[in-house]
Amino acid sequence: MSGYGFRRDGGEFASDTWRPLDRAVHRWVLAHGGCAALARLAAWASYADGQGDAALPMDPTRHGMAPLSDAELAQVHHDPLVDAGAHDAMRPFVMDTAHFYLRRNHSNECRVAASLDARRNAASSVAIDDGDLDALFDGDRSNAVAPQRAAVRAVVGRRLFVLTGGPGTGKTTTVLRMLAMLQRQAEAPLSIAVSAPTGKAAQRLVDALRRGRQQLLARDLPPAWRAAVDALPDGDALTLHRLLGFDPQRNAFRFHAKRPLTADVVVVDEASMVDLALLRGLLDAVRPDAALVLVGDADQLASVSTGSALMDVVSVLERERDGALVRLRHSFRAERTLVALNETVRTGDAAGFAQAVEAAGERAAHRRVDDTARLATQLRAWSERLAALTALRASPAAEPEALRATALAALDALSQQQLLCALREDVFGAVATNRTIERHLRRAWREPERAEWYAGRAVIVTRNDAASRLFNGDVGVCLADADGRLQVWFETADASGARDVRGFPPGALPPHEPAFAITVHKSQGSEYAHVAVLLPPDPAHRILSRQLLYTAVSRARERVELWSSDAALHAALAQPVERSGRLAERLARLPVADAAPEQPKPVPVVATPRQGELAF
Ligand SMILES: Nc1ncnc2c1ncn2[C@@H]1O[C@H](COP(=O)(O)OP(=O)(O)OP(=O)(O)O)[C@@H](O)[C@H]1O
Repeated sequence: MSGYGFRRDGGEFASDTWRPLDRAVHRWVLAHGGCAALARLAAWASYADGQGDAALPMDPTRHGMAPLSDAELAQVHHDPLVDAGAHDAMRPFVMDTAHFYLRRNHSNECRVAASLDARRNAASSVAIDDGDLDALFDGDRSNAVAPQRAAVRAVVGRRLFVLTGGPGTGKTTTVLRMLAMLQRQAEAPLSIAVSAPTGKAAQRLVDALRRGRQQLLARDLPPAWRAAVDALPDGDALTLHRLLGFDPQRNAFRFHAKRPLTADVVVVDEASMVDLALLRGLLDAVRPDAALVLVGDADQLASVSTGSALMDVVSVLERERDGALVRLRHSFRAERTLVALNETVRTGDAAGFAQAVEAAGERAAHRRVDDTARLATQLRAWSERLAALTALRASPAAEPEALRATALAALDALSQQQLLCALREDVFGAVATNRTIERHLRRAWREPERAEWYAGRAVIVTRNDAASRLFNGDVGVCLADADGRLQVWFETADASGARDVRGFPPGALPPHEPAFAITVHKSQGSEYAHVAVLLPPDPAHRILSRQLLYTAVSRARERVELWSSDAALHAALAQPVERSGRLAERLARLPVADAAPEQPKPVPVVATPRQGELAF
């Protein structure tokens, strides 16, 4: 995947492979008496951590690092800075089963494995009558719904439960029913916390649960179920950092093993985005007797930071046929042809992908975009379609109901088509393609060439903002009222969970950027009717991976286009992201030594130290 080389003459230090941080690690080791081989290894481990690896394997090595000689390895093993079995937490590096770790990654990995294992073992079985579930599922006992029913049954009595599935497979629908079941089994009203790594995902989950609850209550439910659904609390949308009380001053969480959360049930959606350090913080903070429910699509992109925890946990539970896991496979939402296409991407089946595109007819296309001229052609056609969306240029009336309808129609129009870019920078990235699309739109809509704001402009918020209650990832559309006054409208939900809007003057928005093209990373958790996915044409580009492509194409509900070279498509399909680390191994057969947890203490949660600061 990378062509970087390990140069024994110390050339890595001068090359641009290592980040300044990796070089600082190298210098730190030498300054603290470490041997030269350790300094190089530590810098590579820092580099690997930046790539999402929890550990650097010695055989084979990663990222192009040449293997250490036996003599060098022996030196590293005996270096006082390395813990190679001494269990001395003061040593900043760990060599464990031919994997070299920065101390904090090793500590997080061991702790996460031990906590998950303890939670797995704490399960007790409770018999649930299948007939009783009929009320929650409208009597539906079809194959499509069977795994949802299984999940609702299996969650009872567990301290850890994992629900995974692709988009539209009913994860949220099932979570609501699992909560109702847990409430039904409880003697008193449960304290339930629902959370997600991002504010937008948390808000989406809370809104969907609220809507689902109203729908369930509108049914003719038996009294016992009605009481259980009624008793479910109407929780706030909390990011995981807020739930755990992240204190940026101390870089630690307020809630931890000695001061756990009060919640009886903690649900975490979009769990694929949770990195190792955050998962450790979560596991420390959830009471041992509380139920932790992790929900997400294990095949999507992993966290932007260290580890691929959900993927690792799912792989082990699935292999061991553990009842703590249910995978939902049936999509209730997407077009069947697109579900088949997504599956070929998920499994990296290049021939199958070509056939699925063919079979999907109008619903899927692979457009060969391997240079900037072809990209320009696609962007022009794409912009023309956007420009034709009249809802984006409608003027909201002053009357609240009409205003709401106009703004929602504009937001709906926007979610009809979305360009997703693998890259942010570069001519094939989101920033440049947004610029091109905006240029086309201004021209088509006869707006001044330099106008920053104009009716129809779409923006995405880039930072959570408590004051405006806008979250990183929220998308808004700018509309002009009858007097030409511009307001940017965002979707929200009213107290009953019904769709509503909120408007802001453009100058009052938190940090934001244009949203006609967004990165695939930003699109996680969202879906659109028609998606175009733009990959960089160079097959050697490191961004290309199967998970990236799967995340991107699975955002489409009705239609998907891939804009890429053949080579880039094949490279992405052939390249599953496999993050190095031993979490799955530890979970599968946890050695007793690792199960003895360290003393709980505030955990540094910033996975990658900032420049100039060394924390291993
Ligand atoms: N058992 C079911 N019977 C009928 N429709 C269902 C069922 N489960 C889910 N659905 C419908 O499928 C759609 C997707 O469900 P839901 O939002 O729960 O899925 P999800 O996996 O959470 O989706 P996302 O990809 O947004 O995370 C919804 O419209 C929902 O009403």
